[in-house]
Amino acid sequence: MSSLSRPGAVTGRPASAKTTVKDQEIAAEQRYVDMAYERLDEMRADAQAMIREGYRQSLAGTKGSLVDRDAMVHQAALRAQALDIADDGLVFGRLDLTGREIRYIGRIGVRTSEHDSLVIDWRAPAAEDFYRATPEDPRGVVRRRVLHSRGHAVVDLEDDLLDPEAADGLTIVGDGAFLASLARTREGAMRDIVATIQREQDEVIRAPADGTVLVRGAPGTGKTAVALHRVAYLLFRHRRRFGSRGVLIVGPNRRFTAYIERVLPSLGEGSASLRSLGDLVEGVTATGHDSPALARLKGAETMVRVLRRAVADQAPGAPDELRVVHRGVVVRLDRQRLDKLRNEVHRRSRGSVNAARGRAAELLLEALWQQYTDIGGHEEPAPPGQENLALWNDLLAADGLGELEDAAGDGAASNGNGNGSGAAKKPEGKQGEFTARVREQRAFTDFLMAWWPIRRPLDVLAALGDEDRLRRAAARDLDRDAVALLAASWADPATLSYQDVALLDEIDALLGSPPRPARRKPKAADDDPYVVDGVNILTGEEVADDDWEPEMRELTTSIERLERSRRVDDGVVEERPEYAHIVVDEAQDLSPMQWRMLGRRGRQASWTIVEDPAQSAWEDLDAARAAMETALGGDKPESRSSRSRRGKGRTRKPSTVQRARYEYELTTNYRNSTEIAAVATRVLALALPEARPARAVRTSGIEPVIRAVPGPELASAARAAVQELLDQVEGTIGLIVPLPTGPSRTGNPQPDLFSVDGETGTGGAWSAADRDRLAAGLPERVQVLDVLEAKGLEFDAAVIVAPETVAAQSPRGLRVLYVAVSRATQRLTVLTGDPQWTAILTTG
Ligand SMILES: Nc1ncnc2c1ncn2[C@@H]1O[C@H](COP(=O)(O)OP(=O)(O)OP(=O)(O)O)[C@@H](O)[C@H]1O
Repeated sequence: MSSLSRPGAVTGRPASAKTTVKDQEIAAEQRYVDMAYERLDEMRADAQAMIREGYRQSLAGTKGSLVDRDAMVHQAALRAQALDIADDGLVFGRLDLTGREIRYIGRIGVRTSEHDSLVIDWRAPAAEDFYRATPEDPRGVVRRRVLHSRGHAVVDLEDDLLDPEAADGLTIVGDGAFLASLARTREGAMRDIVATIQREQDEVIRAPADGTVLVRGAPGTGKTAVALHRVAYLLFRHRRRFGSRGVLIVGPNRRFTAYIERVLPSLGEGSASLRSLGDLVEGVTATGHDSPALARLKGAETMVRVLRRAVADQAPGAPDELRVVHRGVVVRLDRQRLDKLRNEVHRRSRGSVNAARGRAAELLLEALWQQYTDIGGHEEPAPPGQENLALWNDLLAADGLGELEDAAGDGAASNGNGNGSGAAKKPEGKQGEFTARVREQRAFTDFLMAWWPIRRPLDVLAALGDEDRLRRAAARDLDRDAVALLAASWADPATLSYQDVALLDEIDALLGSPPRPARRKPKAADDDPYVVDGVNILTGEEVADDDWEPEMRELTTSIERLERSRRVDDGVVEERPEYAHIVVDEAQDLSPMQWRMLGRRGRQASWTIVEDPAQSAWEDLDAARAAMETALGGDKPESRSSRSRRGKGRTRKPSTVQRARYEYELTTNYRNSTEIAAVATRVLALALPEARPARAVRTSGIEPVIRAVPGPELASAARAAVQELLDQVEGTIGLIVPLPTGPSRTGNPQPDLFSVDGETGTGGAWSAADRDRLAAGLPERVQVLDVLEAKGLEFDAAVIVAPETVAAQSPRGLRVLYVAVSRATQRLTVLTGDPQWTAILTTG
């Protein structure tokens, strides 16, 4: 720890006409900060030298030195990257402790060349007191000082005196810069809060890394900010565990992920994957919201049963008859027999549909042989058989079955009792000859590819756009209206909704991967009857005609490993990744199907779940909760809320049997002024009377504007309100409108959407085109968005259009409205066509 001489003044009064005590304090801190930056420059130079040295070593050229070089260059590059982020606001805090110890806190740790600490990384244990100390529990801190900087320059200071008894000549300066910083202009992207993290937030950030951390809090309490800082903390403290297996952060939509994407890089952490619920499945992007009724259907766990039946149904275009000729005898399998066989394959292969093509081939051949013997074809003289044992073994291995035994030890097949799985009957004698011949026939291989195609999730979903097919899959799980509504939404596969993505993932899990080629060297294409035009029709793999064996290839250097993980990120390697930690933001909106999708990505993960049930658009919270518990690994809640008690005992120790669960509640609203928070509280009282609002800490003196406007004039009133606000605030403005109504994706009117008759004067039937017209010509700092798109975002000013429509659009409309009215930091304008709503929002 450093021990600099301290400034001696004890008050904030001016020391002279020109130089205040604060100026002197700033100058003293600037000297320290300059010293830290000088050292940072040296560390940067060291990192660059290490990179150069790494490349120099590579000239030696041996494999060992190549790996050494690689590791060295990689480490040095990471270091250089981390040092770069500290260029802005390297030092932001100072603690003066009892015993005259001083600690400077910053974005990264900086040490002198003698390894003395100049700046402590904010995530290190020694920095914890900076965030946790309070006047009631000073933890040895006498004074906490926040340094506000612009680039390398310290521009302001703010002190908290935590232990007046021990102040002993320490200067205290500051004038509420923290509160002032909350009112700052928003620039459209979230910023880190590393200098001003509050105690209750810090407890979440540093919560244990195992199990599940569940964070609740009203709008603006910093849930998102805290979750992101927790990721930076976990990656810093448990780099090996979370850095290698990865951290996934899931947000509701792309606007939201774009809004928060700069926070982690500004904290020096670029390695976490940030995805919206529409981007979680490789190769698919969804940006559309379903109507509330449609979302309810698609999100319910009933869909698991429906999709299971859908993948077990005959593929579209599958032939109804198989016909082959053997030794002049025509052998047929009709539709009925084929349906039975298909069910049999599904029954035996337990759901992994794409991997079961080999088994399908096997059962077809068996059935054909049966048919052949039934019509007496087997009375023909037996040719030499059994020569295809190896080929069968490939086929079975591809399906995950054991190998056929070579009972005679000379390559001949056994009599069918030797297979460990007992699932496959082995062809022998005449049957062996029959199957070998039939399998080579083009009629058979063409049939197999069409009858058991390797299916893609999108194809399966699109096929459910056919009402008859969907009705078969739905059985009794969906009524007629539900089938019609769902089929209409899938008839045009060009547009996918957020809920569709979870369904695609479910289908993907049911389909499984196509079978991989056997681990041995692939057969030459010429020998393999399942190779058609260079493609193995069982596996879908191209058959290489050289000796290249993929399993021999190893990734030897970290550059190669990095390259591979990058390729996975780019979607080049299409595998469903699993993560070591998953952060779910706005978790109150997840449907059971979306929880299942996340669960598949975090089977071994620890979790941070961030939610506010009062903002939930999802109706059946109990079903969602049950699905969440399953996704998390069957945890039951373990500990109580931390809200009522400060300080010690905020979490209860988890039992050893269940996975740990830590629950927190954040209670201070840092976003809204008290005036705007009052309007939000009135809506909350209607939406969820038992919910407790958070405490807003900043009063602006600016009352929200609640204006009654006749329905037809809403659009022009909205534009006028935006023009007014453009003069009043410097930063972002959100123009928040009801969910779009009007034609659905299929071009038909959406029968399930609330639509207001313009003549009643309540207005608010907004089509996507209306919205575009509204946005035309507005400057970039104005965003026009619907209420669901506004989730998690914030603006300097917000205009809410037609709250009465928002409230009526779905059973959870009031909660959605609560989201909308809690987005603004400085100014709020609400335009309503319903006088009742003017009263509700003004006086409650
Ligand atoms: N300790 C803090 N210091 C400074 N700003 C803070 C602090 N905590 C939160 N904020 C700011 O308050 C605003 C709201 O934070 P955030 O978006 O994380 O809240 P939230 O609880 O996720 O809200 P919502 O439920 O509406 O999504 C952000 O601008 C954030 O930077």
